[in-house]
Amino acid sequence: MTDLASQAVTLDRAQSARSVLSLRDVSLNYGAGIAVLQNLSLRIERGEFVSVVGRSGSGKTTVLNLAAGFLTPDAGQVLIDGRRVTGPGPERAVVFQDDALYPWRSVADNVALPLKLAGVPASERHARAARLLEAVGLAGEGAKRIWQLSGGQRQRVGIARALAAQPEFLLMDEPLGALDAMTRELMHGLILRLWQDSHAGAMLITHSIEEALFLSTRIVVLAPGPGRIVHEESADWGRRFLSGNDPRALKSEPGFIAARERLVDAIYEREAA
Ligand SMILES: Nc1ncnc2c1ncn2[C@@H]1O[C@H](COP(=O)(O)OP(=O)(O)OP(=O)(O)O)[C@@H](O)[C@H]1O
Repeated sequence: MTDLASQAVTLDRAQSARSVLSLRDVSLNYGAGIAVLQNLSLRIERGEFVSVVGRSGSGKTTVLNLAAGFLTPDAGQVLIDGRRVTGPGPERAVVFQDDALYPWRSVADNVALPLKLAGVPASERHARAARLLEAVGLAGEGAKRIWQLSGGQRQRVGIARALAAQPEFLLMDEPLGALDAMTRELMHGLILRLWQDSHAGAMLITHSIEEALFLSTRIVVLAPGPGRIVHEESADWGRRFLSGNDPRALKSEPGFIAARERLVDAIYEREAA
C-alpha cells in the first residue's frame, strides 16, 4: 500500500494553517418541538480524530449532519475557523455506511467524481484517482464497476472518493458498520494511515466502543433526551499503532480495558438511573 504523503496527492490544504470545525451551543428539534440536541458544543482541530459514541437515538448522526452542513441548527452555530457554516463545502468530506457510490460507473470514475465537479482537468483527475486507489489498496481495480467489488472494497472506494476532494475534515458515519470483524480491523489500519497522511481532522460515528478507542485521539459520549455530551476521553492507541505497536497488544493493555469500561459506564449510566 502506498503512503499518501509520498505521493503528489499530498494536499495543498494539508500545508495550510490549523483549522478548527466547531459546533457551538447547538440545539436542534427536527421541527417536532422535542429537542434532539441541546446546547451541544464540540470542537475538532485538524490532526485530531474524534469519535462520537452513544446509545441509539442519542443524536450522533445529527451531530455529524450539522458538522457536514446538511442540517442547520435551530440555535447556536457551526463554524470553521470562526466562519459560519451555511451548507456542505469542499473542505468537509462525508463517508456513509451505505457507500453512496454510483454502481454503474467505474471505480476510478467514482473516486474522480468530486474532482470532475470541481473542474479538475481529465488527465489530472485520472492520475489522482489512480494514486488514491493505490493508497487504499485498490491499485489496478479502477476499471471495474462498483457492483463487482466486495463490501470492504466499496468502503475503500468511498474513503478514496472522500479524500479526492482534499478535505480538511473527514466526517464518517458508521463507515465500517456493515463489514465483518476481520475486514473491519484491516480498515482500521487503513483509516489511521490515511488520516495521518492527509493531516485531516476526523469525526467518526460508531457503535463500536473498541473501534472508537482504538482509532481516536478523543472520544465523546452523547446521552439522549436531549442529546448532549456527558463524558470525554483522550486516547493515543491509534497513534501508537501508527508508530509500530501491535494492535492486539494495544487492545489488551489495562489502560485500554479501563477506558473501555469508563465509556460503557458513561453510555449506559442514565439507563440504569
Ligand atoms: N429526519 C428526522 N426527523 C425527525 N426526527 C429525526 C430525524 N432524524 C433523526 N430523528 C430523531 O432524532 C433523534 C436522534 O437521531 P440520530 O439519528 O441523530 O441518532 P443516532 O445516535 O445517530 O442513532 P443511531 O445510533 O440509531 O443511528 C432520534 O430520536 C431520531 O428519531
